[in-house]
Amino acid sequence: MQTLRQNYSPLTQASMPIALYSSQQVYAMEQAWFAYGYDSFALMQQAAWQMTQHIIQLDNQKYHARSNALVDFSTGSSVNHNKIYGHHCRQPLASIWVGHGNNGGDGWLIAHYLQQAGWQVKVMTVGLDIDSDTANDGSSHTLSDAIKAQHLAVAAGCSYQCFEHSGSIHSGQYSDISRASLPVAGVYVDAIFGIGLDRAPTGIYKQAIDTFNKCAKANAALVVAVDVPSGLVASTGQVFDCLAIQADVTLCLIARKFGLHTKDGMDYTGDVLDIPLIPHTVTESAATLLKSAHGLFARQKNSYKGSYGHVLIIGGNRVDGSQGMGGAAILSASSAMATGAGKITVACHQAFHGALLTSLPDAMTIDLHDQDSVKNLIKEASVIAIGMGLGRDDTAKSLFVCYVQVAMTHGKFIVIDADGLYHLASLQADKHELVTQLQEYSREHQVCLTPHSGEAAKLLEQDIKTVESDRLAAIKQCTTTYGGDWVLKGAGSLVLEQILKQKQVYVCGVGNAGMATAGMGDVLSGVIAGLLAQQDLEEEQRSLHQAVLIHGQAGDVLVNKESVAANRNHQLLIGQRGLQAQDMPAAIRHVMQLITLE
Ligand SMILES: NC(=O)C1=CN([C@@H]2O[C@H](COP(=O)(O)OP(=O)(O)OC[C@H]3O[C@@H](n4cnc5c(N)ncnc54)[C@H](OP(=O)(O)O)[C@@H]3O)[C@@H](O)[C@H]2O)[C@@H](O)CC1
Ligand SMILES: Nc1ncnc2c1ncn2[C@@H]1O[C@H](COP(=O)(O)OP(=O)(O)O)[C@@H](O)[C@H]1O
Repeated sequence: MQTLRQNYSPLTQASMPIALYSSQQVYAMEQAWFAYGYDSFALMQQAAWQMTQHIIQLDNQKYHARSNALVDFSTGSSVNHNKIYGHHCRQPLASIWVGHGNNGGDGWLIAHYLQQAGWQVKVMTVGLDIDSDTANDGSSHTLSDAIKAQHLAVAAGCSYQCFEHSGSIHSGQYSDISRASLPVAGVYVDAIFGIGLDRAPTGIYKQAIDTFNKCAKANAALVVAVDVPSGLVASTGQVFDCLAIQADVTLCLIARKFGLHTKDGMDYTGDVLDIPLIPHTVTESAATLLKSAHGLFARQKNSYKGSYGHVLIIGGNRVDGSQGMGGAAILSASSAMATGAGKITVACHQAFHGALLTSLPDAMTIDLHDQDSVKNLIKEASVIAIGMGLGRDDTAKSLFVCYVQVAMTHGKFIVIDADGLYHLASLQADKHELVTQLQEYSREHQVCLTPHSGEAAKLLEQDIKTVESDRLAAIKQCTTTYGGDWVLKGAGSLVLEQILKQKQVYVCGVGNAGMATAGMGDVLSGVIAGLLAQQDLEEEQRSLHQAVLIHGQAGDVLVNKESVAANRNHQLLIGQRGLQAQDMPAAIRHVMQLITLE
């Protein structure tokens, strides 16, 4: 029999898992390296040297790829490369913005090396009293690496100006931060903050980040961030007040930072290029980035529908004569079916049975409020997925408690989403026994819980901002409080599975903003339940992270993201705007086919 990871279709060849680390872990790696006796300034030089080579290469690529004109910020009119670089021999120009820490040190050295390579460089200092620093001629061993770097660059004639001292003139360069004198450059390098940023930039820093973005945009410049785009917290992915450097490329030093790949981070980092520099001495990473689902075995020839499990979707209620949420159950059921589950039954409000059978004739239906029948069906099912459109009234709450308890009595896999999570949060507040029962049950049985940040906030009795500011901490707290396996949904969804005994957090590196539409979470619950039902698959193949990856890849198929370009299926193409949850089942089927081993 074929083994896992023997590989697959082009869709899954895309990438290997990437370990992600917090800033503290990266500092620990640096310290371990220095403890071996290696010199910290030598490491900074090595980092800057390698980044310089990348910048030269990236600039060349961009220069050759781009024939369109740059925009002169002062006039708003177009200027071409010749005007900037000269007619005969192009002399590339870089504007390098440096802060007061080691990230700034990297920036100074990059300026120095670029200048050696024949570039024209202009350093912009931010939050740095450069005149007193350069006047300091103390012996070099007492100087910080950042100051050493600065001295080296200044001694080599790199021109600079201070962002906050508008009016100061150095090396005959710009005298003022005014519209007319903003640096004109093809490459903007951000070395204001790296992994040391731990709070909102204010004052001059805030202004500098904002100005950097505006200048770079006005110049149509290539923006390269050193290690981490300034403004982004490397450990969490948090950006304060939507203000961080908008990078085209982030040159990530030593180890991949967690914050580059979740929530805000994804909008600011651009492409991430690794510059490993030293061995990873921290063995346990904060998380692992995954970009492709595991390959699946082909089905056994001699099998029947019973071989692939029975999913019971419980949701789609109509509360107090309202319009109701039948669609949630339909989306979930059709997605479970698309993953290949053998049988689907939907326990929803009777009012929706007709609609359900019209859109999904393969499914069976049962009245959500007919408790005896639903309880009997739970016994037969392999998985229950509960909560999608279940409603939030007291009746729905008691149905939730009743059905989850029956599922636990019969040892079923349980998926809890949407209104189910709402009830769970309120049961926790009531100190209801179900919460402890579920926690104990989840030690031996798979229970998957799938909140977005708002639902997680309710479950943790926090506000959404707190959850968003540290999603890694939030998902860990969910696991501690409730047990079970968790997805914290959203861009760069996090997955924490206990059942795989690894206690590893996964970051989903697929999916797109087109999926930010109503019903996408219902689809995910269906994918999770559909995979869980298929006991012919191995544990990893039907895991929670596998479901999240299939869901994200299906979303990418619909918008033709690069990762699936090789498998372009034109009939499925939609694009991000207008993508609907109901488009997903067809794309899920497509992904399931692509990842199935021949
Ligand atoms: N060690 C090495 O040899 C190597 C290091 N490398 C490079 O070093 C970078 C890390 O350098 P770093 O630790 O000096 O921190 P950095 O990001 O420059 O920040 C400076 C200081 O700013 C402060 N601060 C924080 N937030 C703030 C805010 N909002 N507004 C104002 N201030 C704020 C905070 O200090 P605080 O004020 O809290 O005392 C912080 O310490 C790393 O990303 C990589 O590029 C590589 O060269 C490889 C070799
Ligand atoms: N910007 C995005 N990038 C990637 N995935 C996203 C994005 N926005 C939403 N998603 C995914 O779509 C799903 C939305 O779920 P949810 O918010 O529960 O929707 P609903 O409640 O409407 O069903 C989640 O799996 C989430 O991770």
